[in-house]
Amino acid sequence: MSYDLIGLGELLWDCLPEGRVMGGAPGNVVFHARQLGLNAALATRIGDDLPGRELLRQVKSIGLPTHLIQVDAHRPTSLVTVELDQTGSAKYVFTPDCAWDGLEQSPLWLEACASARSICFGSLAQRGKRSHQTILSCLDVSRERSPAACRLFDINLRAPHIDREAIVASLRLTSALKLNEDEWPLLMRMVESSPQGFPSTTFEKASAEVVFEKFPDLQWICVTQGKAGLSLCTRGEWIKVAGQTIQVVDTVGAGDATSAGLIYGHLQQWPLEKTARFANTLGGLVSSHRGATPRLPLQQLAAQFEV
Ligand SMILES: Nc1ncnc2c1ncn2[C@@H]1O[C@H](COP(=O)(O)OP(=O)(O)O)[C@@H](O)[C@H]1O
Ligand SMILES: O=C(O)C[C@@H](O)[C@H](O)C(=O)COP(=O)(O)O
Repeated sequence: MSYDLIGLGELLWDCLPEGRVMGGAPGNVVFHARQLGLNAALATRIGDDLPGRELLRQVKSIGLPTHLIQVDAHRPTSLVTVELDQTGSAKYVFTPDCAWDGLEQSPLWLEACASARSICFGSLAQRGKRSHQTILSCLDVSRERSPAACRLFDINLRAPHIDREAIVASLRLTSALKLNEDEWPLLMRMVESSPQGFPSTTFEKASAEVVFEKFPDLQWICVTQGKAGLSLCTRGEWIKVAGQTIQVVDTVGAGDATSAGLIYGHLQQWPLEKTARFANTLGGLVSSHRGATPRLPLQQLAAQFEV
């Protein structure tokens, strides 16, 4: 079975002031991909505990397969404290050594990644060596066996869980990069050896070109800009989409919804401009709902973009 998308990394509970909601960046992307009708699966690890079993129930209820979800006998399921400011922007507090820190390379995972049309992954789950190595092996096999697959690195720099070496190693296996405007200058500092190397710290053609140059596999970069929308570029094309006017509930998972839109447009072979508008719409839509995984009629939305 060949998947449209494999999400590789964390699945967790976002503990919001009003209660907990399923989250975890790759889990969120896969959740929305499923709502879009894609054949998606999540390769993650939960604990052998009640929160883990509840996550499994949620995953099944949306129609996602569970056979790539590992169960850790010792580490607990991840519970993340989400602090929201007045604008609905989130800060996350992660506990150490949870189930997704123990992602284990398995023949099932390698097989799924080898044939998938796309893979999304981030940096948080790579905070520990074991999960980092597993993610790299999955990306390696994808690059070797499905060179044209989209390997989307949705960076998500969550201080202090940032490992420069892991990020640079991942970028070498990445074909699509997505991050927000605050992360872009941090990333540039990480990949550039000399401080004068980059022409600017804002996301613009000149700085994008330097990153393209350093990472030959990279085909496109998306930088999200919150209420200002997003920019999406390839080596030859540059698209800027303005943000929508929405009533923000919280921005938890806004970036992940954007990633799901980018992957969907890419797999549908939509023009870059249409993909950018669609991704921007998904980001805004999720920001106007509570948590990262609201149930939304995304196939209908996608159909509206088809006409
Ligand atoms: N306040 C907002 N108003 C309208 N759209 C928003 C708002 N916040 C986020 N979005 C949408 O969600 C996308 C991702 O949000 P952003 O905050 O940039 O990413 P992240 O959640 O990864 O930090 C934006 O590009 C935009 O499309
Ligand atoms: O996995 C994470 O990085 C944090 C999660 O707790 C959260 O669900 C999340 O992914 C939020 O992502 P974003 O708002 O789209 O950046």
